[in-house]
Amino acid sequence: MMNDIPVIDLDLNRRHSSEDEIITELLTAFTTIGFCTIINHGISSELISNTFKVSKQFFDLPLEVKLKYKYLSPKSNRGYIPSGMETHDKTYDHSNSDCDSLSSVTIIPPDQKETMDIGYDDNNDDDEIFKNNWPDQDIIDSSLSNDNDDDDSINFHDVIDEYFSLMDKLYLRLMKYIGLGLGLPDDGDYLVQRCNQHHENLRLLHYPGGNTNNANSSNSNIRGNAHTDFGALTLLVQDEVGGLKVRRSNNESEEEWIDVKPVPNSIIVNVGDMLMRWSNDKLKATLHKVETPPTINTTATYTRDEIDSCTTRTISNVHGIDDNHEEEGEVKVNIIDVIIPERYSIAFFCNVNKDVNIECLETCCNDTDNPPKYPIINSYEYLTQRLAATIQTSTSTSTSTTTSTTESS
Ligand SMILES: O=C(O)CCC(=O)C(=O)O
Ligand SMILES: [Fe+2]
Repeated sequence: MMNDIPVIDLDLNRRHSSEDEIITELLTAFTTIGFCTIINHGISSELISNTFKVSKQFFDLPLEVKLKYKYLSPKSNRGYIPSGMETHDKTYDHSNSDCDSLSSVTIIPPDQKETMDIGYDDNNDDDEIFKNNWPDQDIIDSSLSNDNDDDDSINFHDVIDEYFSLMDKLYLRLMKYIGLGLGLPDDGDYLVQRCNQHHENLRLLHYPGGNTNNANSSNSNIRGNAHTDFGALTLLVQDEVGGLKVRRSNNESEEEWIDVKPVPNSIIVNVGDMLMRWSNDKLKATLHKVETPPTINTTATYTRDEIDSCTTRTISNVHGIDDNHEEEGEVKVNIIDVIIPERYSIAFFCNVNKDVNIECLETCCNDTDNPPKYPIINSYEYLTQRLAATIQTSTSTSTSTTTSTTESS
């Protein structure tokens, strides 16, 4: 349907078609809206459900425990980030390879989410920053309540390892399809050869719920500000709460935000800035954001005393006071139901090997009418610069969390 993110079935037997058809569907999605939802992708619903369970177990830990595993630096890109430490630079000019330029400053509130980033444990690399600080399973187990007996048997590290390795394979399968779709050398393996060193970043995300006072202190409905992703592809799994929106351009003047509705057992795939640069804008990295679900207006009758003592609800407008009721101490009020469900999602940010220079792919540019649009940049350098502009760590300046650059192009 025109208005929806395309759903692409990756199971060749089920759809009775050739790989060529899958490739065409993927390329059509990535060259237009930049997003698709894939189904029958080979990752079991049990593994996805277990990954959500360990994510919830982790985020349920007290803040001081989670901070033991805190994110240290964009260079390592691993660890826990509490709510309020990340501001997406939605107006950042990603065509500029010099990520330090702050042309003018816009204040945007930080995202209302906490995250846990996990990378590949490279045991051949002596540098400790490229290893995870895994949460202590005994601490997780001891914090589980007794009525969750089913969850006792799952182990954070084991589940995440399995999820990481299967998502990594899925990423390379998709890169093979994209390589074939773009007509790249080595029988489509050109991209796979440059993306196969596990430099992915698995991010568990939790958007806290509750009433408006504690769910979102800025009183806006934004949980995650508009942004494009930094890497090659993102493989995202969301729970059933919803709220993810993608910006679509109709034509030159009209733009709209469309919902990425939760589809059971599906994975959302979107193009990141690095692949957009690599393909000279042929594949699109599209702006997306996360909003809270709509609040519900209800009308109810409360006593004056109840209204005066009300702490968890926002009373927007006292109206239609019924004199008879008022005498009895009752008043009709318009209540905004402010209970916002918490939301979990799991993003698998797929990156390019660290030593690769992102230089326009040979089938995406030519000297005559489509010259390269971007300067060449090393993939790891590009990623760490984008992360540093987004995430506040103890070593970064406070401006980087509360400001964003204004688009200069
Ligand atoms: O939570 C979501 O659904 C989206 C998260 C996202 O876009 C991101 O972390 O880059
Ligand atoms: Fe994103």
